[in-house]
Amino acid sequence: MPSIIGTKNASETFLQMQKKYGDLVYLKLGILPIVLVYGYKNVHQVLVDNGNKTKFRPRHILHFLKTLFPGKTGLIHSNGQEWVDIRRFTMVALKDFGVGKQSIEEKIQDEVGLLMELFSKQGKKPTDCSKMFPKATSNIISSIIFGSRFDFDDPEFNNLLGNIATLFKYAAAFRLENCFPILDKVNPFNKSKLAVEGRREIQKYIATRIESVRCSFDANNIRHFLDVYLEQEEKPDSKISDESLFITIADLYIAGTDTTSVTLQWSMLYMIKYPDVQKKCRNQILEVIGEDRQPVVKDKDNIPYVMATLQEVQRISTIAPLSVPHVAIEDVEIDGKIIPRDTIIIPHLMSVHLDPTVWDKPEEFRPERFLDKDGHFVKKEGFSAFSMGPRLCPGKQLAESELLLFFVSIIQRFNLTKGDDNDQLPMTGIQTGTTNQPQPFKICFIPR
Ligand code: HEM
Repeated sequence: MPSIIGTKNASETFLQMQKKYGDLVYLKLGILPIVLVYGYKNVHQVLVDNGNKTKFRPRHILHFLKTLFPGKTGLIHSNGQEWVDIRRFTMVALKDFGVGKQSIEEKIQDEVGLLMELFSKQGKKPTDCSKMFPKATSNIISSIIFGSRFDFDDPEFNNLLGNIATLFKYAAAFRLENCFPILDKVNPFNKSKLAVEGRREIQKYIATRIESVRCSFDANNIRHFLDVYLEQEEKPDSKISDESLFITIADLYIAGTDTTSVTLQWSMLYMIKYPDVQKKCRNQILEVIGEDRQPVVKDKDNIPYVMATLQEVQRISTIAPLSVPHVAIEDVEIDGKIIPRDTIIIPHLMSVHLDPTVWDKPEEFRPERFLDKDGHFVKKEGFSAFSMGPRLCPGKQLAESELLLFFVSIIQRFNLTKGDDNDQLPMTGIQTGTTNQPQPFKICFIPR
């Protein structure tokens, strides 16, 4: 048990357990009954075939969630009718504010342009891009939520990003304080507390922004998510509560920042580790889009090798390797074995991406696996970066547009090289919380 709780790479530790104990592993960590579900077939059976019994979050079981959300829970952690209503509402609102439309594409392009300027300014200097990508991805979700972006140097913005990073770093079901809640009282300075504080700070900030737009609110001109909140306040008998919507705003802000930026960091790491793949991507981009035209989402249909590379990066890095915990509200039968109700389910998405029954030589980085014999891009059923079933990530379309436009623009404009010829570039990640992050590395953005 200590090896799980103190681990720097939880998904890897859990993979070792799969090798030892098989594709369904039960654990009792302190007070928590947990089942780890591995491989495409099992994860699909649990999240899709039994989605009606497993689409729930363990908010009544996890100490961390009980502390954070004594009342309503927003979107990520809610259950039942609250979740159905807020999820439907959010999907519609995301569309209203441009997701899947040209307006959001233009906002992404603007952020891409500013990030390119920042990279250009670095010259040939080795750079740590982990602090740059979150600024750009966060600004896109900021446009949807606040209707405006932040300057990259804005201290308030950097504070907000620091809180999001802390939350992602320390929020995990298997943290000691969730397994033994008494420890939360004994040691008030524990890491879970930092995650809780990080989340509270983000919510505090959103509350101040709501107050700042209140005086310019006009029900006939809804400009952004904060206006949706204010509109909601005026409908006391609506199905969606103010509190739930308020927490959802924070959910979107948090979920929409680090996930996409960590994926972009991995894509950079793979491009400097595999310069031949980088070259093939660039050749296709220059052939189809050229040197000067700004890429658009529609280009995806004509750059199959680039699309295959992006999918392969997402498969092999699996930035949310243990997804977000689910819970069974009824007994679930998987291959003759029972997952008892009230068991926390951890779907091991990384194991789905390494499943040898689905992927040929899964440990290898090989974009070609997403191409057919004629070089066309093919979607693969086993691809699960955004999870599967009723809780499938609602930000998938937005994230995919961002990944495409950032990645293509960077490869179009810069040659990417290692910070130093001797850098080893380890490809194993660090996962102490939700995301699997690359180990720190330096990269040079050399203008072409
Ligand atoms: C590459 C980027 C992203 C990845 C890999 C990713 C992955 C995931 C995963 C694995 C889940 C858990 C699904 C489950 O419980 O089974 C999730 C949930 C979620 N994601 Fe994303 N995500 C990404 C980007 C985004 C963005 C940009 C947004 C914001 C618009 C977002 C918003 C959410 C929300 C709100 C949930 C909770 C949904 C629910 O509980 O119903 N994600 N995501």
